[in-house]
Amino acid sequence: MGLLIDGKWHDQWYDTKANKGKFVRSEAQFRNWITSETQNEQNAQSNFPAEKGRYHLYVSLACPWAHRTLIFRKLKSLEDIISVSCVHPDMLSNGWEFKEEQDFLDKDVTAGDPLYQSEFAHDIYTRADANYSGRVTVPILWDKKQQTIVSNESSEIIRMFNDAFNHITGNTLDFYPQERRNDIDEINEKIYHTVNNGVYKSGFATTQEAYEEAVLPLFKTLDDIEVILTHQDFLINNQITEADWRLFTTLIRFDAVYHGHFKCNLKRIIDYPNISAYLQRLYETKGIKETVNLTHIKRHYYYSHDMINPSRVVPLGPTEIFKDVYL
Ligand SMILES: N[C@@H](CCC(=O)N[C@@H](CS)C(=O)NCC(=O)O)C(=O)O
Repeated sequence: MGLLIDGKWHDQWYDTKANKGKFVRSEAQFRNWITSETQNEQNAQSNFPAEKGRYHLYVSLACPWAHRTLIFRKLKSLEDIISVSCVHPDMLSNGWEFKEEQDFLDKDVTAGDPLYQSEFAHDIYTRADANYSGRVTVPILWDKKQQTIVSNESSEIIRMFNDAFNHITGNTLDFYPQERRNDIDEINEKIYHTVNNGVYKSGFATTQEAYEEAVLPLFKTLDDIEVILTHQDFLINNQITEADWRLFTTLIRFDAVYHGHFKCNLKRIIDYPNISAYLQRLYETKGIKETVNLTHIKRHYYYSHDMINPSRVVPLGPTEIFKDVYL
């Protein structure tokens, strides 16, 4: 685990000392936008027009942020439009690595870097910007034509996938409908801070206070969601939106990883009947199962974060729910 400073790799863990034991996530730095032909007419010419075969997505199958983009690639029929490949689940002193190791091959996603045969994800960042300073995170949306990173911010990549390629795929499913945007933005904001990032703030905290400051609001939000789901199937009425998919990638990792490894153990997801049924509903949506790889997920967290789990032993459980995922 480390970061680039002026294009040079440095192996170092997150600095929580500077923030009283709190984990503070840094902002993604590549924030370009792919636009469709119609959007281009409205907004002048885009440097990143939607085109078949032009873009490549680098993901980790373990990472909840990258998982969002894989889900949208499926839901929006982009499999033949945007190529994809994944890093190895172990994120060690060189950060994310491209390794095609037999134990970690996935039948749905190519391993490694098919474009440049790079060794490390940081090679992709320095290819885009030789003097890049910052964390080397996945997902990375790459433009093969201009040989640069379009975006390394998952919340924006899924918005592009939601509508920029509709004229090519004919898939007009809309997970961010105009009339629901305020409600979606509002619930996203709460879930991002307390749940999606809340599990990390809890797990990476290095003081008791910082941990409690994260874990209590996390379970307060889960309690609130349990209530919301007593009278509706999804977060926003009965309509499935991006807010559900953003929550899904945290929920599916929760009992297997966050409950133990990140000390988010006031309850498990299985203890919430409505959230469990909701998770199952989302998991069984067409195409979604294939995006979930519990082997990568468990291995990544328990093996990579040796500050938290120095023995690197990966627990075998849980086995109670989603037997086809966990076993
Ligand atoms: N804001 C980014 C966050 C992505 C992110 O933090 N990814 C993690 C993997 S789960 C990562 O690559 N971390 C490496 C690091 O922080 O050095 C997004 O949502 O795309």
